[in-house]
Amino acid sequence: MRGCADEHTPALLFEVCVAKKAEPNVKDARRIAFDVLTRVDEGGYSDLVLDAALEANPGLDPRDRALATELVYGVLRRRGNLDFILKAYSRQPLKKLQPKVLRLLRLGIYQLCYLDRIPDRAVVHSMVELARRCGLERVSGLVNGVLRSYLREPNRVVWPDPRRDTQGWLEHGLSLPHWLAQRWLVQYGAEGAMALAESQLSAPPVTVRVNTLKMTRNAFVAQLKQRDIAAEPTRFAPEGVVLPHAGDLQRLPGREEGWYQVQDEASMLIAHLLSVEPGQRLLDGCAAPGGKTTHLAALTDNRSEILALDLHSQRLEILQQGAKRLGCQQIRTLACDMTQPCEDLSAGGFDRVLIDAPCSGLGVLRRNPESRWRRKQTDIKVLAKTQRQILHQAAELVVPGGLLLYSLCTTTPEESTAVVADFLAHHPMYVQVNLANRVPKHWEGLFDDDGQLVTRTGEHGPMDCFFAAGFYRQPECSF
Ligand SMILES: C[S@@+](CC[C@H](N)C(=O)[O-])C[C@H]1O[C@@H](n2cnc3c(N)ncnc32)[C@H](O)[C@@H]1O
Repeated sequence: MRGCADEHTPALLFEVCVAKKAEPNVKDARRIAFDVLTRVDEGGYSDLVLDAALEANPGLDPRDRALATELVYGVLRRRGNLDFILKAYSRQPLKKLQPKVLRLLRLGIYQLCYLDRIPDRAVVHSMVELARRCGLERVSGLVNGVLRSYLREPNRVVWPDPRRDTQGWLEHGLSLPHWLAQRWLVQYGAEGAMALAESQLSAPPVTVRVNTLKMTRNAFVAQLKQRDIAAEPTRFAPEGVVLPHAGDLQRLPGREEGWYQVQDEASMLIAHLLSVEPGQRLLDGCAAPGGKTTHLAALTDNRSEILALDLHSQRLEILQQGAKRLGCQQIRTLACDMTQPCEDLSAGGFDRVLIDAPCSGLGVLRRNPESRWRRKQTDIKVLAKTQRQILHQAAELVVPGGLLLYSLCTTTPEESTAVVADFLAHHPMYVQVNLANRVPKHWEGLFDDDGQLVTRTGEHGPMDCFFAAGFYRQPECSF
């Protein structure tokens, strides 16, 4: 499941399909990682490109698949940190190196610094070989030299002191881009920023939502037990299950039967905040790929009509496939731009409207590791404007007495609290709802003083960083 920051554009989906066909050879893990990183540097999305590459190499040993995955995500997440190390060993400034040479060096230094299963000499040897196989024979000496010089003198790097130079540590130690390190430092203070940055460096746990249209969480966990698959219930979401061993996802029973949907726990909380009931008319305004739409169908036991809108029709196709697999029966999809009035929607017709808006995705950097380098500070203002426009359109679609829920997977005040304030200022028929009052008591710690959901990875367990605010449309006065 991808967070909201990166949408799969049609061009990219096409590119990935072409990539699948163009890779008939079985390759080793490092070569696959190198090729995937190349495509990501060209604009691809790591999860899509990696999936396509692994699919094109079905004969790959499971350990090699795991290594390729670790290399791709690890190098992308720690790029700032790896470059800081490499700077201490490369005679040439990194900016002057050819991108593919730098890619090789990042792959090599990542293995030496972060993977202890592979002997150092094997790493150096395999990277020199890889340079040759990638047609980079002439730089194999450079790769060999830099990696060996690290092995000879691993303590040459002078790290910023986290207490005296927290900004430097966030950038070079914890691999944040300069602007984001600055931002989180101001927003959360030194300790908070470091904790959040660290939480975004490791792989997220694999969490699935049990599809209650098909079975209960207990029944699903019992099925897993029979297969010796370890599983733990999520702390807050009543239908969530965490798999402590990520590799177990491949072994889960019932995928085609629609027993479960891979979904982060914070994302599962969103549908619950709408307090839906069977028979209500529901609108999901930014719905694809459909994690929350299908959850709403389950919460209403397929007894509510749900209209799922999205700007991208290709993404709605993914939603439809998911809905079919999960046995969701009353979902209708419609491609539409929610920043504009949509003629096909009857104004004021929905009891519940969810706007899970496109956002900067800074709360899910660990899932979309390339976005920490791709996302720009200037995007935030543009996204906030889109969010305000979408909410403005959504305001017209809620019945008096109905609820509008706005959610995001990011951390910026511009996209969260500032958009909420702007919405309330321009829509006097709405009042903000204290969402904490609508959920079980033990969820209390997930809300701020205004009753907005604010989850933080680490602080609230392993879930993603989400924000949600609710607005109640007051009944119209008849005088
Ligand atoms: C955060 S994602 C939604 C995730 C989805 N709710 C889920 O749980 O699977 C945001 C979605 O908004 C869509 N989107 C972006 N701009 C939009 C617009 N102007 N109108 C409608 N949808 C839009 C994107 O295509 C993307 O699918």
